[in-house]
Amino acid sequence: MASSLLTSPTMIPTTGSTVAVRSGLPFRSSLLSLHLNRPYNKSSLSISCCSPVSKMGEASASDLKPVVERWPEYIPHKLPDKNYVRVFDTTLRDGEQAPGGALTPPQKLEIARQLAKLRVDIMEVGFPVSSEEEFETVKTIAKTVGNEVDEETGYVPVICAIARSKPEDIKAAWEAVKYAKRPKILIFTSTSDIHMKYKLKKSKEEVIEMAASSVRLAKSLGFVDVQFGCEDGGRSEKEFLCKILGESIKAGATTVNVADTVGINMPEEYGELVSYLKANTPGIDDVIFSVHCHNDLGFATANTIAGVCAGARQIEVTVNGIGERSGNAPLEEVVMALKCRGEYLMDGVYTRINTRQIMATSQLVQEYTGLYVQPHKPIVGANCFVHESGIHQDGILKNRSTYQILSPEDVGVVNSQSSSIVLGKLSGRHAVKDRLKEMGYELDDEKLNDIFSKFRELTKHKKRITDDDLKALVTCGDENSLNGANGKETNGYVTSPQISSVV
Ligand SMILES: CC(=O)SCCNC(=O)CCNC(=O)[C@H](O)C(C)(C)COP(=O)(O)OP(=O)(O)OC[C@H]1O[C@@H](n2cnc3c(N)ncnc32)[C@H](O)[C@@H]1OP(=O)(O)O
Ligand SMILES: CSCCC(=O)C(=O)O
Repeated sequence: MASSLLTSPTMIPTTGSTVAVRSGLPFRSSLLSLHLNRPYNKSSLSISCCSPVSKMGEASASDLKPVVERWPEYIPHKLPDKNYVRVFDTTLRDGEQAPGGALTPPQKLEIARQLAKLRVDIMEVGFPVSSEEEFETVKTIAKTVGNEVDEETGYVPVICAIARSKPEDIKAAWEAVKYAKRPKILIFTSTSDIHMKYKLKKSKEEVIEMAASSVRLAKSLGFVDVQFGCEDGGRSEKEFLCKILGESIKAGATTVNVADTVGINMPEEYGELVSYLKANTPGIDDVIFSVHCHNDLGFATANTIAGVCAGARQIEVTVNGIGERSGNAPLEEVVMALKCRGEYLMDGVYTRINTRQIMATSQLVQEYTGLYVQPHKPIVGANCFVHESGIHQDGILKNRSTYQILSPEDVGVVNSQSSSIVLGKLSGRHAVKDRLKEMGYELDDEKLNDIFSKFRELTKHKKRITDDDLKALVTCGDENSLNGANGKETNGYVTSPQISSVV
Protein backbone atom coordinates (compact mmCIF):
# COMPACT_ATOMS: atom_id res chain seq x y z
CA MET A 1 0.00 0.00 0.00
CA ALA A 2 1.29 3.44 -0.80
CA SER A 3 2.06 5.12 2.47
CA SER A 4 0.42 8.35 1.33
CA LEU A 5 -2.87 6.56 1.61
CA LEU A 6 -2.48 6.10 5.29
CA THR A 7 -3.74 8.89 7.39
CA SER A 8 -2.67 9.95 10.80
CA PRO A 9 -4.68 9.64 14.02
CA THR A 10 -5.05 13.40 14.16
CA MET A 11 -7.54 13.15 11.31
CA ILE A 12 -10.32 11.78 13.47
CA PRO A 13 -13.05 14.38 13.39
CA THR A 14 -14.44 15.52 16.66
CA THR A 15 -18.04 15.54 15.53
CA GLY A 16 -18.32 12.18 13.79
CA SER A 17 -20.98 9.62 14.49
CA THR A 18 -19.11 6.35 14.79
CA VAL A 19 -15.39 6.53 14.99
CA ALA A 20 -13.49 3.43 14.00
CA VAL A 21 -10.19 3.21 15.80
CA ARG A 22 -7.57 0.82 14.59
CA SER A 23 -5.50 -0.16 17.54
CA GLY A 24 -1.75 0.05 17.26
CA LEU A 25 -1.82 0.63 13.53
CA PRO A 26 -2.05 3.66 11.32
CA PHE A 27 -5.59 4.83 10.69
CA ARG A 28 -7.02 4.32 7.28
CA SER A 29 -9.42 7.07 6.45
CA SER A 30 -11.43 5.03 3.97
CA LEU A 31 -12.35 2.78 6.83
CA LEU A 32 -12.96 5.69 9.10
CA SER A 33 -15.25 7.24 6.59
CA LEU A 34 -17.35 4.09 6.38
CA HIS A 35 -18.41 4.57 9.91
CA LEU A 36 -18.36 8.30 10.10
CA ASN A 37 -20.17 9.22 6.97
CA ARG A 38 -18.68 12.54 7.82
CA PRO A 39 -16.11 14.30 5.81
CA TYR A 40 -12.70 14.09 7.34
CA ASN A 41 -9.89 16.57 7.47
CA LYS A 42 -9.97 18.29 4.11
CA SER A 43 -6.28 18.94 3.96
CA SER A 44 -5.52 15.26 4.26
CA LEU A 45 -7.18 14.38 1.02
CA SER A 46 -6.82 15.70 -2.46
CA ILE A 47 -9.52 15.74 -5.12
CA SER A 48 -8.10 12.52 -6.56
CA CYS A 49 -10.46 10.15 -4.79
CA CYS A 50 -13.45 10.20 -2.44
CA SER A 51 -11.92 8.23 0.34
CA PRO A 52 -8.45 6.89 0.00
CA VAL A 53 -8.45 3.62 -1.85
CA SER A 54 -5.66 1.20 -1.37
CA LYS A 55 -4.58 -2.24 -2.39
CA MET A 56 -7.24 -4.67 -1.32
CA GLY A 57 -7.03 -6.71 1.79
CA GLU A 58 -4.65 -4.40 3.62
CA ALA A 59 -6.84 -3.96 6.66
CA SER A 60 -9.61 -6.06 8.05
CA ALA A 61 -12.70 -4.86 9.88
CA SER A 62 -11.68 -7.01 12.82
CA ASP A 63 -8.79 -4.61 13.41
CA LEU A 64 -11.29 -1.92 14.26
CA LYS A 65 -12.66 -1.03 17.64
CA PRO A 66 -15.77 1.01 17.07
CA VAL A 67 -16.49 3.92 19.36
CA VAL A 68 -20.18 4.56 18.93
CA GLU A 69 -21.83 7.95 19.11
CA ARG A 70 -25.52 8.44 19.89
CA TRP A 71 -27.92 9.17 17.07
CA PRO A 72 -28.93 12.86 17.12
CA GLU A 73 -32.30 13.70 18.63
CA TYR A 74 -35.02 13.74 15.98
CA ILE A 75 -36.93 17.00 15.91
CA PRO A 76 -39.32 16.99 12.93
CA HIS A 77 -38.78 20.60 11.83
CA LYS A 78 -35.16 20.97 12.90
CA LEU A 79 -31.80 19.43 12.01
CA PRO A 80 -29.03 18.52 14.44
CA ASP A 81 -26.74 20.85 12.49
CA LYS A 82 -26.92 22.93 9.36
CA ASN A 83 -25.01 20.46 7.20
CA TYR A 84 -27.00 17.38 8.09
CA VAL A 85 -28.94 15.94 5.17
CA ARG A 86 -31.85 13.71 6.12
CA VAL A 87 -32.38 10.65 4.00
CA PHE A 88 -36.05 9.96 3.27
CA ASP A 89 -36.20 6.60 1.57
CA THR A 90 -39.28 5.93 -0.54
CA THR A 91 -38.37 2.53 -1.99
CA LEU A 92 -41.42 0.96 -0.37
CA ARG A 93 -43.81 3.63 -1.71
CA ASP A 94 -42.62 5.43 -4.85
CA GLY A 95 -40.15 2.61 -5.58
CA GLU A 96 -42.91 0.03 -5.47
CA GLN A 97 -44.82 2.10 -8.03
CA ALA A 98 -42.27 0.96 -10.63
CA PRO A 99 -44.09 -1.13 -13.20
CA GLY A 100 -43.51 -4.76 -12.26
CA GLY A 101 -42.01 -3.84 -8.89
CA ALA A 102 -44.87 -4.86 -6.58
CA LEU A 103 -43.84 -6.49 -3.31
CA THR A 104 -45.57 -8.89 -0.95
CA PRO A 105 -46.15 -7.80 2.67
CA PRO A 106 -43.34 -10.03 4.04
CA GLN A 107 -40.97 -8.66 1.39
CA LYS A 108 -41.85 -5.09 2.36
CA LEU A 109 -41.21 -5.89 6.00
CA GLU A 110 -37.83 -7.45 5.25
CA ILE A 111 -36.78 -4.51 3.08
CA ALA A 112 -37.89 -2.13 5.86
CA ARG A 113 -35.60 -3.98 8.28
CA GLN A 114 -32.74 -3.69 5.82
CA LEU A 115 -33.44 0.03 5.35
CA ALA A 116 -33.09 0.38 9.12
CA LYS A 117 -29.68 -1.32 8.92
CA LEU A 118 -28.81 1.18 6.21
CA ARG A 119 -29.78 3.85 8.75
CA VAL A 120 -32.21 5.85 6.66
CA ASP A 121 -33.65 8.66 8.75
CA ILE A 122 -37.15 8.24 7.38
CA MET A 123 -38.75 5.42 5.44
CA GLU A 124 -41.96 6.03 3.51
CA VAL A 125 -43.47 2.58 3.52
CA GLY A 126 -46.78 2.81 1.71
CA PHE A 127 -50.15 4.30 0.86
CA PRO A 128 -52.49 2.96 3.56
CA VAL A 129 -55.78 4.01 1.96
CA SER A 130 -54.89 2.10 -1.17
CA SER A 131 -55.97 -1.35 0.10
CA GLU A 132 -56.57 -3.38 3.24
CA GLU A 133 -53.36 -5.32 2.61
CA GLU A 134 -51.30 -2.15 2.18
CA PHE A 135 -52.85 -0.70 5.34
CA GLU A 136 -51.92 -3.81 7.34
CA THR A 137 -48.39 -3.87 5.92
CA VAL A 138 -47.75 -0.26 6.87
CA LYS A 139 -49.19 -0.95 10.32
CA THR A 140 -46.96 -4.00 10.79
CA ILE A 141 -43.85 -2.06 9.81
CA ALA A 142 -44.86 0.76 12.16
CA LYS A 143 -45.37 -1.67 15.03
CA THR A 144 -42.14 -3.57 14.45
CA VAL A 145 -39.36 -1.70 12.63
CA GLY A 146 -40.79 1.60 13.87
CA ASN A 147 -40.21 0.52 17.46
CA GLU A 148 -36.87 -1.23 17.17
CA VAL A 149 -34.60 1.25 18.87
CA ASP A 150 -30.91 0.46 18.49
CA GLU A 151 -29.65 0.23 22.05
CA GLU A 152 -26.15 1.45 21.33
CA THR A 153 -26.98 4.52 19.27
CA GLY A 154 -30.65 5.24 20.00
CA TYR A 155 -31.42 5.07 16.28
CA VAL A 156 -35.01 4.31 15.29
CA PRO A 157 -36.40 5.12 11.84
CA VAL A 158 -39.27 7.51 11.29
CA ILE A 159 -42.12 5.61 9.61
CA CYS A 160 -44.01 7.64 7.02
CA ALA A 161 -47.20 6.98 5.08
CA ILE A 162 -48.44 8.93 2.09
CA ALA A 163 -51.88 10.45 1.64
CA ARG A 164 -53.68 12.52 -0.94
CA SER A 165 -55.24 15.74 0.34
CA LYS A 166 -58.30 13.78 1.35
CA PRO A 167 -59.63 13.13 4.85
CA GLU A 168 -60.03 9.36 4.28
CA ASP A 169 -56.38 9.05 3.17
CA ILE A 170 -55.10 11.07 6.12
CA LYS A 171 -57.17 9.09 8.64
CA ALA A 172 -56.00 5.78 7.16
CA ALA A 173 -52.40 6.97 7.32
CA TRP A 174 -52.75 7.87 11.00
CA GLU A 175 -54.42 4.56 11.89
CA ALA A 176 -51.58 2.69 10.17
CA VAL A 177 -48.49 4.55 11.40
CA LYS A 178 -49.59 5.78 14.82
CA TYR A 179 -47.93 2.69 16.38
CA ALA A 180 -44.45 3.80 15.37
CA LYS A 181 -42.25 5.67 17.83
CA ARG A 182 -41.98 8.43 15.24
CA PRO A 183 -44.96 8.45 12.88
CA LYS A 184 -44.97 10.80 9.93
CA ILE A 185 -47.33 11.65 7.08
CA LEU A 186 -46.62 12.99 3.62
CA ILE A 187 -49.67 14.78 2.27
CA PHE A 188 -49.40 15.78 -1.35
CA THR A 189 -51.38 17.87 -3.76
CA SER A 190 -50.80 18.89 -7.34
CA THR A 191 -49.69 22.46 -7.91
CA SER A 192 -49.06 22.75 -11.65
CA ASP A 193 -51.64 24.32 -13.93
CA ILE A 194 -51.79 21.12 -15.98
CA HIS A 195 -52.52 18.94 -12.95
CA MET A 196 -54.91 21.35 -11.29
CA LYS A 197 -56.91 21.83 -14.48
CA TYR A 198 -57.00 18.30 -15.90
CA LYS A 199 -56.45 15.98 -12.97
CA LEU A 200 -57.91 17.68 -9.91
CA LYS A 201 -60.28 19.94 -11.84
CA LYS A 202 -59.87 22.55 -9.10
CA SER A 203 -58.98 26.23 -8.88
CA LYS A 204 -55.81 27.49 -7.20
CA GLU A 205 -57.83 28.73 -4.23
CA GLU A 206 -59.50 25.34 -3.81
CA VAL A 207 -56.15 23.57 -3.97
CA ILE A 208 -54.66 25.85 -1.31
CA GLU A 209 -57.66 25.19 0.91
CA MET A 210 -57.33 21.40 0.34
CA ALA A 211 -53.67 21.55 1.34
CA ALA A 212 -54.09 23.67 4.46
CA SER A 213 -57.14 21.80 5.75
CA SER A 214 -55.38 18.48 5.17
CA VAL A 215 -52.37 19.54 7.21
CA ARG A 216 -54.67 20.79 9.97
CA LEU A 217 -56.55 17.48 9.97
CA ALA A 218 -53.31 15.49 10.24
CA LYS A 219 -52.24 17.63 13.19
CA SER A 220 -55.60 17.21 14.87
CA LEU A 221 -55.38 13.42 14.58
CA GLY A 222 -52.06 13.35 16.41
CA PHE A 223 -49.33 13.71 13.78
CA VAL A 224 -46.49 15.88 15.05
CA ASP A 225 -44.41 15.26 11.96
CA VAL A 226 -46.28 16.44 8.86
CA GLN A 227 -44.78 16.85 5.44
CA PHE A 228 -46.61 18.71 2.73
CA GLY A 229 -45.56 18.03 -0.85
CA CYS A 230 -46.23 19.76 -4.14
CA GLU A 231 -46.81 17.19 -6.84
CA ASP A 232 -45.56 18.37 -10.25
CA GLY A 233 -43.84 21.21 -8.42
CA GLY A 234 -41.21 21.29 -11.17
CA ARG A 235 -43.81 22.57 -13.63
CA SER A 236 -45.61 24.87 -11.20
CA GLU A 237 -45.72 28.68 -11.02
CA LYS A 238 -43.11 29.80 -8.49
CA GLU A 239 -45.32 32.43 -6.86
CA PHE A 240 -48.10 29.90 -6.41
CA LEU A 241 -45.66 27.45 -4.84
CA CYS A 242 -44.58 30.10 -2.32
CA LYS A 243 -48.19 30.72 -1.47
CA ILE A 244 -49.28 27.12 -0.99
CA LEU A 245 -46.10 26.16 0.88
CA GLY A 246 -46.52 29.20 3.12
CA GLU A 247 -50.13 28.21 3.90
CA SER A 248 -49.13 24.61 4.62
CA ILE A 249 -46.43 25.83 7.01
CA LYS A 250 -48.93 28.12 8.69
CA ALA A 251 -51.25 25.11 9.08
CA GLY A 252 -48.47 23.14 10.81
CA ALA A 253 -46.31 21.39 8.21
CA THR A 254 -42.84 20.57 9.57
CA THR A 255 -41.29 19.63 6.21
CA VAL A 256 -42.20 20.77 2.72
CA ASN A 257 -41.18 19.32 -0.60
CA VAL A 258 -41.32 20.27 -4.22
CA ALA A 259 -41.36 17.27 -6.49
CA ASP A 260 -40.11 17.16 -10.04
CA THR A 261 -42.78 14.51 -10.53
CA VAL A 262 -42.31 14.15 -14.26
CA GLY A 263 -38.52 14.48 -14.29
CA ILE A 264 -38.52 17.50 -16.58
CA ASN A 265 -36.19 19.83 -14.67
CA MET A 266 -32.49 20.41 -15.34
CA PRO A 267 -30.06 20.78 -12.44
CA GLU A 268 -29.58 24.54 -12.67
CA GLU A 269 -33.30 25.09 -13.08
CA TYR A 270 -34.22 22.87 -10.12
CA GLY A 271 -31.52 24.41 -7.92
CA GLU A 272 -32.82 27.89 -8.79
CA LEU A 273 -36.36 26.81 -7.95
CA VAL A 274 -35.26 25.61 -4.51
CA SER A 275 -33.29 28.83 -3.92
CA TYR A 276 -36.26 30.94 -4.96
CA LEU A 277 -38.67 29.07 -2.69
CA LYS A 278 -36.25 29.22 0.21
CA ALA A 279 -35.92 32.96 -0.26
CA ASN A 280 -39.58 33.80 -0.80
CA THR A 281 -41.79 31.40 1.15
CA PRO A 282 -43.12 32.69 4.47
CA GLY A 283 -41.97 30.53 7.39
CA ILE A 284 -39.63 28.39 5.27
CA ASP A 285 -36.68 28.83 7.64
CA ASP A 286 -38.63 27.10 10.41
CA VAL A 287 -39.14 23.86 8.48
CA ILE A 288 -37.08 21.33 6.55
CA PHE A 289 -36.95 21.69 2.76
CA SER A 290 -37.04 18.37 0.93
CA VAL A 291 -36.34 17.42 -2.68
CA HIS A 292 -37.99 14.66 -4.71
CA CYS A 293 -36.69 14.09 -8.23
CA HIS A 294 -37.56 11.71 -11.04
CA ASN A 295 -35.21 10.46 -13.71
CA ASP A 296 -37.03 10.84 -17.01
CA LEU A 297 -34.18 12.86 -18.55
CA GLY A 298 -31.48 11.18 -16.46
CA PHE A 299 -31.11 14.11 -14.06
CA ALA A 300 -32.58 12.72 -10.83
CA THR A 301 -29.26 12.47 -9.03
CA ALA A 302 -27.93 15.76 -10.39
CA ASN A 303 -31.17 17.58 -9.56
CA THR A 304 -31.21 16.20 -6.03
CA ILE A 305 -27.64 17.37 -5.52
CA ALA A 306 -28.54 20.76 -7.03
CA GLY A 307 -31.38 20.97 -4.51
CA VAL A 308 -29.00 20.24 -1.63
CA CYS A 309 -26.57 22.88 -2.93
CA ALA A 310 -29.48 25.33 -2.93
CA GLY A 311 -30.24 24.59 0.71
CA ALA A 312 -32.53 21.54 0.77
CA ARG A 313 -31.71 19.28 3.70
CA GLN A 314 -33.85 16.24 3.02
CA ILE A 315 -33.45 13.98 0.00
CA GLU A 316 -36.19 11.65 -1.21
CA VAL A 317 -34.58 8.65 -2.83
CA THR A 318 -35.09 4.98 -3.64
CA VAL A 319 -32.72 2.04 -3.57
CA ASN A 320 -31.40 1.38 -7.11
CA GLY A 321 -33.44 4.38 -8.24
CA ILE A 322 -36.58 2.31 -8.80
CA GLY A 323 -39.86 4.18 -9.17
CA GLU A 324 -42.44 5.45 -11.63
CA ARG A 325 -41.31 5.30 -15.30
CA SER A 326 -37.52 5.93 -15.32
CA GLY A 327 -37.47 5.94 -11.55
CA ASN A 328 -36.44 8.22 -8.71
CA ALA A 329 -33.09 9.55 -7.55
CA PRO A 330 -31.07 6.50 -6.46
CA LEU A 331 -30.17 6.55 -2.77
CA GLU A 332 -26.76 5.02 -3.37
CA GLU A 333 -25.77 7.62 -5.97
CA VAL A 334 -26.87 10.66 -4.03
CA VAL A 335 -25.46 9.41 -0.73
CA MET A 336 -22.09 8.49 -2.24
CA ALA A 337 -21.94 11.77 -4.18
CA LEU A 338 -22.49 13.68 -0.94
CA LYS A 339 -19.96 11.52 0.84
CA CYS A 340 -17.46 11.86 -1.97
CA ARG A 341 -17.80 15.54 -2.77
CA GLY A 342 -19.87 16.99 0.08
CA GLU A 343 -16.96 18.50 1.90
CA TYR A 344 -15.18 19.93 -1.13
CA LEU A 345 -18.04 21.28 -3.11
CA MET A 346 -21.02 21.51 -0.78
CA ASP A 347 -19.81 23.15 2.35
CA GLY A 348 -19.52 19.93 4.32
CA VAL A 349 -22.99 18.43 3.92
CA TYR A 350 -23.27 14.82 5.05
CA THR A 351 -25.68 11.98 5.75
CA ARG A 352 -25.52 9.24 8.35
CA ILE A 353 -26.21 6.39 5.98
CA ASN A 354 -24.24 3.25 6.81
CA THR A 355 -22.81 2.99 3.33
CA ARG A 356 -21.46 -0.48 3.99
CA GLN A 357 -25.05 -1.72 3.82
CA ILE A 358 -25.62 -0.28 0.34
CA MET A 359 -24.81 -3.39 -1.66
CA ALA A 360 -26.80 -5.75 0.58
CA THR A 361 -29.80 -3.42 0.37
CA SER A 362 -29.47 -3.07 -3.38
CA GLN A 363 -29.37 -6.82 -3.85
CA LEU A 364 -32.35 -7.44 -1.61
CA VAL A 365 -34.41 -4.88 -3.51
CA GLN A 366 -33.32 -6.33 -6.86
CA GLU A 367 -34.25 -9.83 -5.81
CA TYR A 368 -37.65 -8.97 -4.37
CA THR A 369 -38.77 -6.53 -7.05
CA GLY A 370 -37.24 -8.48 -9.92
CA LEU A 371 -35.88 -5.16 -11.17
CA TYR A 372 -32.20 -5.88 -11.78
CA VAL A 373 -29.67 -3.13 -12.31
CA GLN A 374 -27.49 -2.85 -15.39
CA PRO A 375 -23.80 -3.82 -14.91
CA HIS A 376 -22.65 -0.23 -15.29
CA LYS A 377 -25.22 1.21 -12.86
CA PRO A 378 -23.24 3.61 -10.64
CA ILE A 379 -22.27 2.35 -7.18
CA VAL A 380 -24.11 -1.00 -7.25
CA GLY A 381 -23.58 -2.33 -10.78
CA ALA A 382 -21.53 -5.50 -11.23
CA ASN A 383 -18.85 -3.62 -13.19
CA CYS A 384 -18.32 -0.72 -10.79
CA PHE A 385 -15.10 -2.03 -9.31
CA VAL A 386 -13.99 -4.36 -12.10
CA HIS A 387 -11.36 -3.64 -14.75
CA GLU A 388 -10.76 -5.45 -18.02
CA SER A 389 -8.55 -3.12 -20.04
CA GLY A 390 -4.79 -3.34 -19.74
CA ILE A 391 -3.87 0.24 -18.93
CA HIS A 392 -6.47 0.46 -16.19
CA GLN A 393 -5.51 -2.94 -14.79
CA ASP A 394 -1.88 -1.91 -14.67
CA GLY A 395 -2.83 1.28 -12.82
CA ILE A 396 -5.06 -0.58 -10.37
CA LEU A 397 -2.34 -3.10 -9.65
CA LYS A 398 0.09 -0.27 -8.90
CA ASN A 399 -2.35 1.76 -6.86
CA ARG A 400 -6.13 1.53 -6.81
CA SER A 401 -6.63 5.28 -6.61
CA THR A 402 -5.41 5.61 -10.21
CA TYR A 403 -8.79 4.49 -11.50
CA GLN A 404 -11.13 4.08 -8.54
CA ILE A 405 -12.63 7.03 -6.70
CA LEU A 406 -14.55 4.87 -4.24
CA SER A 407 -13.47 1.97 -2.10
CA PRO A 408 -15.57 -1.11 -2.82
CA GLU A 409 -15.53 -1.78 0.92
CA ASP A 410 -17.22 1.59 1.47
CA VAL A 411 -20.37 0.37 -0.24
CA GLY A 412 -20.21 -3.15 1.09
CA VAL A 413 -18.57 -4.83 -1.87
CA VAL A 414 -16.29 -7.61 -0.78
CA ASN A 415 -13.81 -7.69 -3.60
CA SER A 416 -10.60 -9.61 -3.70
CA GLN A 417 -8.00 -8.13 -5.99
CA SER A 418 -8.33 -10.96 -8.47
CA SER A 419 -12.07 -10.55 -8.83
CA SER A 420 -11.66 -6.86 -9.62
CA ILE A 421 -9.41 -7.69 -12.56
CA VAL A 422 -10.95 -9.73 -15.32
CA LEU A 423 -9.02 -10.89 -18.33
CA GLY A 424 -10.23 -10.39 -21.88
CA LYS A 425 -9.48 -8.97 -25.29
CA LEU A 426 -8.16 -5.62 -24.06
CA SER A 427 -6.14 -6.85 -21.09
CA GLY A 428 -2.39 -6.29 -20.94
CA ARG A 429 0.75 -8.11 -19.83
CA HIS A 430 0.81 -6.70 -16.30
CA ALA A 431 -2.59 -8.14 -15.49
CA VAL A 432 -1.83 -11.52 -17.05
CA LYS A 433 1.51 -11.72 -15.25
CA ASP A 434 -0.06 -10.73 -11.95
CA ARG A 435 -2.83 -13.29 -12.28
CA LEU A 436 -0.36 -16.04 -13.15
CA LYS A 437 1.77 -15.07 -10.18
CA GLU A 438 -1.29 -15.36 -7.91
CA MET A 439 -1.77 -18.81 -9.37
CA GLY A 440 1.80 -19.75 -8.56
CA TYR A 441 3.45 -19.25 -11.96
CA GLU A 442 6.42 -16.89 -12.00
CA LEU A 443 7.33 -16.12 -15.61
CA ASP A 444 10.36 -14.40 -17.06
CA ASP A 445 9.80 -11.79 -19.78
CA GLU A 446 10.36 -14.17 -22.64
CA LYS A 447 7.91 -16.74 -21.34
CA LEU A 448 5.43 -14.03 -20.49
CA ASN A 449 5.55 -12.67 -24.05
CA ASP A 450 4.97 -16.15 -25.38
CA ILE A 451 2.01 -16.83 -23.07
CA PHE A 452 0.65 -13.34 -23.71
CA SER A 453 0.52 -13.82 -27.47
CA LYS A 454 -1.34 -17.11 -26.95
CA PHE A 455 -3.60 -15.37 -24.48
CA ARG A 456 -4.43 -12.70 -27.07
CA GLU A 457 -5.12 -15.41 -29.65
CA LEU A 458 -7.51 -17.05 -27.24
CA THR A 459 -9.40 -13.80 -26.66
CA LYS A 460 -10.44 -13.95 -30.31
CA HIS A 461 -12.56 -16.93 -29.33
CA LYS A 462 -13.53 -16.20 -25.76
CA LYS A 463 -14.71 -13.03 -24.06
CA ARG A 464 -13.52 -14.00 -20.60
CA ILE A 465 -10.24 -15.82 -19.94
CA THR A 466 -10.41 -17.82 -16.74
CA ASP A 467 -7.78 -19.22 -14.40
CA ASP A 468 -8.27 -22.64 -15.97
CA ASP A 469 -7.58 -21.14 -19.38
CA LEU A 470 -4.40 -19.49 -18.12
CA LYS A 471 -3.31 -22.75 -16.56
CA ALA A 472 -3.89 -24.52 -19.85
CA LEU A 473 -1.87 -21.88 -21.68
CA VAL A 474 1.06 -22.33 -19.34
CA THR A 475 0.97 -26.09 -18.99
CA CYS A 476 -0.13 -27.18 -22.48
CA GLY A 477 1.73 -24.53 -24.35
CA ASP A 478 0.91 -24.96 -28.02
CA GLU A 479 -2.19 -23.70 -29.75
CA ASN A 480 -3.28 -27.12 -30.99
CA SER A 481 -3.69 -28.34 -27.47
CA LEU A 482 -5.63 -25.19 -26.67
CA ASN A 483 -8.05 -25.86 -29.46
CA GLY A 484 -8.74 -29.37 -28.31
CA ALA A 485 -8.07 -32.75 -29.81
CA ASN A 486 -9.44 -31.94 -33.24
CA GLY A 487 -8.36 -28.33 -33.16
CA LYS A 488 -11.92 -27.17 -33.95
CA GLU A 489 -14.05 -24.56 -32.25
CA THR A 490 -17.81 -24.65 -31.80
CA ASN A 491 -19.95 -21.57 -31.52
CA GLY A 492 -16.97 -19.42 -30.75
CA TYR A 493 -16.16 -21.55 -27.70
CA VAL A 494 -12.91 -23.45 -27.52
CA THR A 495 -13.75 -27.10 -27.02
CA SER A 496 -10.64 -28.30 -25.25
CA PRO A 497 -11.52 -29.72 -21.86
CA GLN A 498 -8.71 -27.60 -20.48
CA ILE A 499 -10.27 -24.41 -21.72
CA SER A 500 -13.35 -23.43 -19.76
CA SER A 501 -16.55 -22.57 -21.58
CA VAL A 502 -17.20 -19.47 -19.49
CA VAL A 503 -17.60 -16.55 -21.82
C1 LIG B 1 -46.97 11.27 -7.93
C2 LIG B 1 -47.29 10.03 -7.12
O1 LIG B 1 -46.49 9.14 -7.10
S1 LIG B 1 -48.69 9.98 -6.25
C3 LIG B 1 -48.84 8.37 -5.65
C4 LIG B 1 -49.33 7.45 -6.71
N1 LIG B 1 -49.54 6.16 -6.17
C5 LIG B 1 -50.59 5.41 -6.43
O2 LIG B 1 -51.49 5.80 -7.13
C6 LIG B 1 -50.63 4.04 -5.83
C7 LIG B 1 -51.86 3.76 -4.96
N2 LIG B 1 -53.10 4.19 -5.57
C8 LIG B 1 -54.26 3.51 -5.42
O3 LIG B 1 -54.33 2.47 -4.79
C9 LIG B 1 -55.49 4.12 -5.99
O4 LIG B 1 -55.12 4.98 -7.06
C10 LIG B 1 -56.28 4.92 -4.90
C11 LIG B 1 -56.83 3.94 -3.89
C12 LIG B 1 -55.38 5.94 -4.21
C13 LIG B 1 -57.43 5.69 -5.53
O5 LIG B 1 -58.18 4.79 -6.31
P1 LIG B 1 -59.53 5.23 -7.04
O6 LIG B 1 -60.46 5.75 -6.03
O7 LIG B 1 -59.96 4.07 -7.83
O8 LIG B 1 -59.13 6.49 -7.94
P2 LIG B 1 -58.14 6.59 -9.18
O9 LIG B 1 -56.83 6.07 -8.77
O10 LIG B 1 -58.73 5.99 -10.39
O11 LIG B 1 -58.07 8.17 -9.39
C14 LIG B 1 -57.37 9.01 -8.52
C15 LIG B 1 -58.28 10.03 -7.86
O12 LIG B 1 -57.51 10.74 -6.87
C16 LIG B 1 -57.53 12.14 -7.16
N3 LIG B 1 -56.30 12.72 -6.71
C17 LIG B 1 -55.07 12.54 -7.23
N4 LIG B 1 -54.17 13.22 -6.50
C18 LIG B 1 -54.85 13.81 -5.51
C19 LIG B 1 -54.46 14.63 -4.44
N5 LIG B 1 -53.18 14.94 -4.25
N6 LIG B 1 -55.39 15.06 -3.59
C20 LIG B 1 -56.69 14.72 -3.76
N7 LIG B 1 -57.12 13.95 -4.76
C21 LIG B 1 -56.22 13.51 -5.62
C22 LIG B 1 -57.73 12.18 -8.65
O13 LIG B 1 -58.15 13.45 -9.06
C23 LIG B 1 -58.79 11.09 -8.81
O14 LIG B 1 -59.97 11.63 -8.31
P3 LIG B 1 -61.40 11.54 -9.06
O15 LIG B 1 -61.84 10.12 -8.89
O16 LIG B 1 -62.25 12.51 -8.31
O17 LIG B 1 -61.20 11.93 -10.46
C1 LIG C 1 -44.90 15.48 -3.70
S1 LIG C 1 -44.01 14.03 -3.36
C2 LIG C 1 -45.21 12.76 -3.43
C3 LIG C 1 -45.71 12.51 -4.77
C4 LIG C 1 -44.67 11.96 -5.68
O1 LIG C 1 -44.15 10.89 -5.47
C5 LIG C 1 -44.24 12.77 -6.80
O2 LIG C 1 -44.77 13.88 -6.98
O3 LIG C 1 -43.37 12.33 -7.57
